[in-house]
Amino acid sequence: MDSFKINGGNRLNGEVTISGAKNAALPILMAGILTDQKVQITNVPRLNDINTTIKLLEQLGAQVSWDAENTLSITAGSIDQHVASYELVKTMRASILVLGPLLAKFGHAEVSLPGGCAIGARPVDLHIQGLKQMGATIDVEQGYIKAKIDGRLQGATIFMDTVSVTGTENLMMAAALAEGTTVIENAAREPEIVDLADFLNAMGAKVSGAGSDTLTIEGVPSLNGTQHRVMADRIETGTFLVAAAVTQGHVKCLNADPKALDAVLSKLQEAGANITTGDDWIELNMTTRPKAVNVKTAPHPAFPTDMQAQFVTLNVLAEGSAHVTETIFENRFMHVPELQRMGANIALEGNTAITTGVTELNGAQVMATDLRASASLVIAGLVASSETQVDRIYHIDRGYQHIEDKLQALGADITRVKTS
Ligand SMILES: CC(=O)N[C@H]1[C@@H](OP(=O)(O)OP(=O)(O)OC[C@H]2O[C@@H](n3ccc(=O)[nH]c3=O)[C@H](O)[C@@H]2O)O[C@H](CO)[C@@H](O)[C@@H]1O
Ligand SMILES: C=C(OP(=O)(O)O)C(=O)O
Repeated sequence: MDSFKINGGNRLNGEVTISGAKNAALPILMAGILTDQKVQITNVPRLNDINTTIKLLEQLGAQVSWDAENTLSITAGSIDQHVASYELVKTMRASILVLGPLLAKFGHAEVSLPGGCAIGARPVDLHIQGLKQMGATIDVEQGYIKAKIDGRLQGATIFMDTVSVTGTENLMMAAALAEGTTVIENAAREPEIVDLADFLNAMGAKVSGAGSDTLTIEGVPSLNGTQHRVMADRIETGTFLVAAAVTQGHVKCLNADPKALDAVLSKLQEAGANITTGDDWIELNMTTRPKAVNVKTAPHPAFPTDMQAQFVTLNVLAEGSAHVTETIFENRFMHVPELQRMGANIALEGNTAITTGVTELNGAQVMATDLRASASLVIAGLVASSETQVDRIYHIDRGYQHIEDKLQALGADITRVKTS
């Protein structure tokens, strides 16, 4: 298991190119299952989660190849298996995204229940419920969701009790090939939903309303191959901007999308950052110690839960006290005890972390527990007074392409230590 060694104290300075979004690429690759023809996806980030997705698609029988560093082609016409095994699903919860496409295309899917993870229980009942409303028969047996339908899924009006990103995506993909019209109410509005809808429409689907809370999908009998460029990763962008802010640095994120980051940019400005944007770049310049900012996570367009841990790190180093409230996942504060070991002053009260800024963190050996918690520890290491070792960085490799190379290029002293 690899670790990062970080010697803190360097101001980040320069330009960083943002990769394609993990959370857009994953559903888009799974949507490739919906057509027999070749789809070619560009701006695919090189991540462990993408490798897991490729493995899953190949196990199903699809042909997958890298045409260039970030360009992936999928031909799913050869799929002859319909099972996503526990072995793969346990390493990547987003494997659940094969359920809708497999069922819609082949009338049959078996997907291991993902179970909980470090950040919460994360049930998938809304995925199952929605597909049942579209006529599927679904049983959960021996840890597997076993779904089938005779003929095509049927369009339905589905109200989602809770806003779910992958739930909305699974149902949208299934509805694309259903007979009749599906309406998804209380749908997720995340930019990744819009990217998936754009991809589906390029394949010949009829999806409207993406980005609003009501999606309408007129089912079509078949979809065609196409090309698509994955949107920029807004969470990677936000992570680099926070890293720049806490090191009082000056960083320009290229290939970034400011429109997808309104809530995060406004909190960074409130913290004292000077931010300028163009169509596809965001520049942050921080000349003072950040001011602490209150944050409350909620579905898009509110503040994203995937940026919560990074803002806890910003606040523990900022001037003043702040409340960070997590409303999406019940256990997403695993970074708090690790940051406390580095000298952070944080009190946890229910789903709120109350921070009182300190002027310095001390390096320590800390453990990454999930993807964004890992990012928050790396950021803390960038400013700590002595060496920080972040263990279990396989979590960070799920979601950040070459993060240490990108940070080094900005002036950080960070190295990967390979351990067996
Ligand atoms: C691959 C991907 O895109 N992952 C993102 C996706 O995860 P994911 O799609 O898994 O998260 P959801 O939006 O589904 O979860 C939101 C909330 O709904 C609950 N819920 C969800 C489904 C369900 O059937 N029943 C239910 O109760 C969850 O437990 C959670 O409390 O959105 C999250 C919330 O923005 C992000 O943190 C993840 O990075
Ligand atoms: C929670 C995340 O991802 P996943 O849903 O894949 O676990 C994330 O990207 O922060």
